[in-house]
Amino acid sequence: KKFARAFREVRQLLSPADLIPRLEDALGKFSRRDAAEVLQPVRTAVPLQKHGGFMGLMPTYMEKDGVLSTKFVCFYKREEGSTLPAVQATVVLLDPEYGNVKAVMDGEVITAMRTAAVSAISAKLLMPPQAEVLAILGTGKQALSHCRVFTEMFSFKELRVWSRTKEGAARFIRSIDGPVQGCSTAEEAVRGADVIVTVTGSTQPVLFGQWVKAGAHVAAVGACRPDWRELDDVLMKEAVVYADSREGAMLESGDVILSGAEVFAELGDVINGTKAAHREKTTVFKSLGMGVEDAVSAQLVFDRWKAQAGKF
Ligand SMILES: NC(=O)C1=CN([C@@H]2O[C@H](COP(=O)(O)OP(=O)(O)OC[C@H]3O[C@@H](n4cnc5c(N)ncnc54)[C@H](O)[C@@H]3O)[C@@H](O)[C@H]2O)C=CC1
Ligand SMILES: O=C(O)C1=NCCCC1
Repeated sequence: KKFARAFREVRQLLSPADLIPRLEDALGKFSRRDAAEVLQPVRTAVPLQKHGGFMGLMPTYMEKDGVLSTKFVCFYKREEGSTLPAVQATVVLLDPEYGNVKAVMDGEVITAMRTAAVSAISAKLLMPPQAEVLAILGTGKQALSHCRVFTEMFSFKELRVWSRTKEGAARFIRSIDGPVQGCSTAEEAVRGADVIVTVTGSTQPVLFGQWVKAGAHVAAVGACRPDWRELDDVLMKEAVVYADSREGAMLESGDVILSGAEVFAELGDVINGTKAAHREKTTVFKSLGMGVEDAVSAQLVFDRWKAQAGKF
């Protein structure tokens, strides 16, 4: 009950429209590598061998903004048919001057919304002009949040979705408002698509370069371990690759490490105007998730919560 209430409370206080400008600002600050703006080491991942998962610790300090936070996130490789969540998270906000805890909040909504919002930022910067077709591979929590944020931010003419199971696709289609085409193969979903979002728990490629239209934009959100893949070598080598964090991608992304692809730029570099947005080319945004995204999201929730109830 307590967790359900925490989940609802965060969901009521957070919206993509308010979050996106804060995330753009945070991504830009992160890429400037100014220690007074953002201190955010690459996530520490502790293997939970017996349970097929990892606990990630994601501390962040934004000195100028007075924000100190950490997220604890456990993520698992779940077998097909498992009803257990793949990701569970909690965000802690602290007072940087005294070190006391200011708030402990549910991290599920924050993780779902900020990840989708950052993918939407990547699409805004990198997708081809007049993009009409969006394809989503995977039908879990991130698929739903990506669908909601992308349809709120853009006007695609066609939305396609693929799941490895019929039940997954049917559940997804039931959960969203508006038309969506369920596809029986990943290839059918992505052929001709202008924007492709991969949000699966797969550890092997589910998206192959030979299916991807030249000039399309791919937001690759799953495969967050060095030996996990969602994209094949052909796509990784043909595309211009962007990441949230260059260091993160070099340490955590199997798609980057095992393909040998070069990370051309961070999203923050494009936001800062120091690297080009190659909209005319096929682009991949490799998302791994960053503490600074959680920090600004949690601060927004906290500010709203205080203001709403006239607290303190
Ligand atoms: N980049 C980031 O910031 C974040 C990344 N993630 C990652 O995104 C992915 C999705 O997360 P959630 O939606 O929370 O998980 P979820 O468990 O709710 O959904 C996972 C989806 O992937 C599908 N799937 C699992 N194994 C598959 C396989 N072998 N082939 C094809 N499809 C498969 C499932 O059927 C389901 O549709 C995970 O890999 C997770 O680690 C999650 C949160 C943040
Ligand atoms: O940033 C996050 O939060 C996550 N990233 C990759 C794996 C699951 C959670």
